Amino acid sequence: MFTKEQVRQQQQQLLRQNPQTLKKAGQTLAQELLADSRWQEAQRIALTMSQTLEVDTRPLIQAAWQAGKEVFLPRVLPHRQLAFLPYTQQACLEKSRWGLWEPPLEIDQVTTQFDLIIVPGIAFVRDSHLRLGFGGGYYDRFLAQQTALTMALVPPILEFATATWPQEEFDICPQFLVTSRGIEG
Ligand SMILES: Nc1nc2c(c(=O)[nH]1)N(C=O)[C@@H](CNc1ccc(C(=O)N[C@@H](CCC(=O)O)C(=O)O)cc1)CN2
Ligand SMILES: Nc1ncnc2c1ncn2[C@@H]1O[C@H](COP(=O)(O)OP(=O)(O)OP(=O)(O)O)[C@@H](O)[C@H]1O
Repeated sequence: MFTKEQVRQQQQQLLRQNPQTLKKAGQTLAQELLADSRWQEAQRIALTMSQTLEVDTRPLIQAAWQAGKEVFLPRVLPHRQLAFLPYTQQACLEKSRWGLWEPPLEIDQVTTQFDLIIVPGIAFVRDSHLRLGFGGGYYDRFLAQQTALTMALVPPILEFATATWPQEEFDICPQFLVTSRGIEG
């Protein structure tokens, strides 16, 4: 067993060494998700604006806009909370102090009702769907209050057959993993 922090560092190093692997596999997974009925039926979709060493979410955002869906992106708040705000084709994002692109905070626009949540992560376990994020517990806190469908895009480089880090009681696992084998529930 490793600590969560050790696995995060291992994964970050692996991703830095293989940036192309993530990109290519990510494109295939995005296409797979776009063809899925759960995506097609979702009207309100919460996801993230991807960073360099993450699966590219921009094709998903573009496709959602084109299909007339509503897109929501998170903004980091104090106390490790996330606020999800609408992201439209005309909107501008702001660069946060952690280098993430986030929508401006307009309190009356904060949304908590979604049909589908695409969860980010740096490692996922095939059998249990256990997820390791960037560390902060933002998504564990947010998902604890959500009933929407949760999915994650999991290229082979992010996938573990079994967990090499301890599962904690607050860890919330995405319901579906989009993998190169298909979408696994
Ligand atoms: N693209 C993308 N956006 C995302 C996430 C993500 O994983 N990917 N998040 C997924 O959760 C949330 C942001 N996650 C974050 C996770 C850690 C830190 C962080 O550790 N920041 C400081 C330490 C802060 C502190 O100690 O108080 C640091 O890195 O030094 C910041 C944001 C929301 N937006
Ligand atoms: N529902 C919760 N309520 C309060 N604290 C929580 C909750 N979920 C997680 N935490 C706290 O958040 C911290 C970070 O959790 P963890 O290392 O699992 O983050 P992560 O899932 O990798 O990150 P993220 O969700 O931001 O991508 C833990 O120390 C934990 O105590």
